[in-house]
Amino acid sequence: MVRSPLKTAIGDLFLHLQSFNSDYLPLLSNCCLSRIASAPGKVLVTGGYLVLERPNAGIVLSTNARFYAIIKPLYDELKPDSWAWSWTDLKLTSPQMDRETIYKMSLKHFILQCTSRQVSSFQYRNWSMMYFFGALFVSVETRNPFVEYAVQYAVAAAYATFDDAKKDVLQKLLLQGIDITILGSNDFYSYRNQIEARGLPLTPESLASLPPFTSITFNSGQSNGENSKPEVAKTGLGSSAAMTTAVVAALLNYFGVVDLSSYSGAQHQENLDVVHIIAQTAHCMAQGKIGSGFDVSSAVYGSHRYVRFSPEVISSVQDAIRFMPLEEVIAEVLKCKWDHERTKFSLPPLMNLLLGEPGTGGSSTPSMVGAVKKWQKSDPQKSLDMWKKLSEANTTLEAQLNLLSKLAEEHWESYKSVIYSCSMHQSEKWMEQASEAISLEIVKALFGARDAILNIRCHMRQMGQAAGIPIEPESQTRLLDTTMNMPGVLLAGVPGAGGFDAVFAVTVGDSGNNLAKVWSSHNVLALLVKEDPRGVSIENADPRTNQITSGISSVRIA
Ligand SMILES: Nc1ncnc2c1ncn2[C@@H]1O[C@H](COP(=O)(O)OP(=O)(O)OP(=O)(O)O)[C@@H](O)[C@H]1O
Ligand SMILES: C[C@@](O)(CCOP(=O)(O)O)CC(=O)O
Repeated sequence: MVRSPLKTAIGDLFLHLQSFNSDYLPLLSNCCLSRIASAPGKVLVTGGYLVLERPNAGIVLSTNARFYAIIKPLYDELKPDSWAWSWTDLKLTSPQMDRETIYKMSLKHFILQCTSRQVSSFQYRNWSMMYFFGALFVSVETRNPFVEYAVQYAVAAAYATFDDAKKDVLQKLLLQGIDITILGSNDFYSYRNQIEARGLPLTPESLASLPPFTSITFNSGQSNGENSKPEVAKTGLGSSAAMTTAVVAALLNYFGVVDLSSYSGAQHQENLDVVHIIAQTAHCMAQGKIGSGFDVSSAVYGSHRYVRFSPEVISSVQDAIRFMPLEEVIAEVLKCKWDHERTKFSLPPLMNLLLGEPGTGGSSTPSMVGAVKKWQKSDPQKSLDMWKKLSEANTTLEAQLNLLSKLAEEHWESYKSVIYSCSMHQSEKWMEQASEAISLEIVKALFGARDAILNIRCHMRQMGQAAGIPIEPESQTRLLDTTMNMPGVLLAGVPGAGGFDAVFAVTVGDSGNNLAKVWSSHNVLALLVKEDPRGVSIENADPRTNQITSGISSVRIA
């Protein structure tokens, strides 16, 4: 019997499907799809500097400001001779920075070589070092080491975890090239200049009128030097950690190493841990230092109480990378004992996080950390005493906030009523709002939290003076004192390392709008950012189309 060509084709397909191992499904289905992941920015409320050393804890709140990484194949089809290639192409686009970089990536050692860059003419003026390398145009300042390490380590993680058959499929996927687009929510950056240039008032409404993913303002002058301003005018929400985490998560999903599309269960936690290990390792290598890691941790897991991982995990990678193939190093690091701690933490109910951007262009954290470490070495006894006091104040703030959450759970009606009364008054009038024993307990806990932040601020200022750096500069002290005297403001402080980044406030009830107006009259721009406990996640659509459609649906038809 002669089979028709159609029947033969269907039969072959059937046989192929029968022999098909379901393990390969994620990989193959990924061949046709793009993958989009997002990770949040953070605010370190307590634990700045101390969190660098175990067992000190830091309270980190993640935010609704997110970085997005969109990954897709660069070419629709595999070229017939591509099986023989040992390099593939990578394109990295950052629309907000007007940058596009093309790399060749070695499929053996995962080394990236930049082959071309395009940037806006504006940035040429900001570069201090440019040179020609053969036919390649290379600029030191416009490299993106965070994304480069994220790509190398995510690819190495896939090779390290896959068997030979999966490696073959991965190789084909890689040979289609990788196209990466990076987008950061407006809240990561300062748009003060654009708002002023448009003649708009310095209000959250003006910020909201900017299109999503607006172009970023570059700080003028030399960037990244000692005590200098960072390259871009940022608000301090941890752009590099959110960006690295989003790229790692999108790539690991794209390759089929993890599946982050289900949101619960032990498997999901394991997948998050893999993303954390790769993102944390890539972030440390890109920064050239081992920070505490709270920013990557919150980008992965969302809001929590954090205790750092033992730095030896990363220092062993730094040593091994010199003599071991990357794939083996990553296999080792995945097996290491990562001992970071994360405990559930969120703000008590009816409390809101607010950030105010004072317009000073942000601070460079690494140089501030360096100064504090130098001071610790030069005055070990005094610095130890100071850290002990700071640690106690941090613990008290955490305990008072946890107590408020407990009181809210157990006495909701009283809690709600106290919070709304306090939201309309300055703290000196809060005691008068308590009419019964339980309300008094709630108000006392509010004061406990206020006293703790005042202590934290005092010790942080003293530490800054001792180390010779502006942890809570005078201009920020004046702003924070004014803020804490406003009705309904529970806490205010400089997050993380402090300096000239945006300040934070925790307000109760609806008092946030009032605070935003007062900030505006002091030339401080209230950001639109809010606390959002969600960590890294997979997105179903390009955030640019998402935000446009949600913008359209929110326009009311009269
Ligand atoms: N939209 C973007 N696309 C590509 N790269 C970006 C984008 N936004 C920021 N970056 C890059 O991310 C890096 C941010 O790192 P930097 O060390 O300045 O900040 P950080 O320490 O993470 O900031 P933060 O103070 O927010 O915690 C810079 O190299 C910057 O060029
Ligand atoms: C000073 C430090 O403790 C916090 C830095 O925080 P931020 O990047 O300024 O939010 C450093 C670190 O934890 O890595």
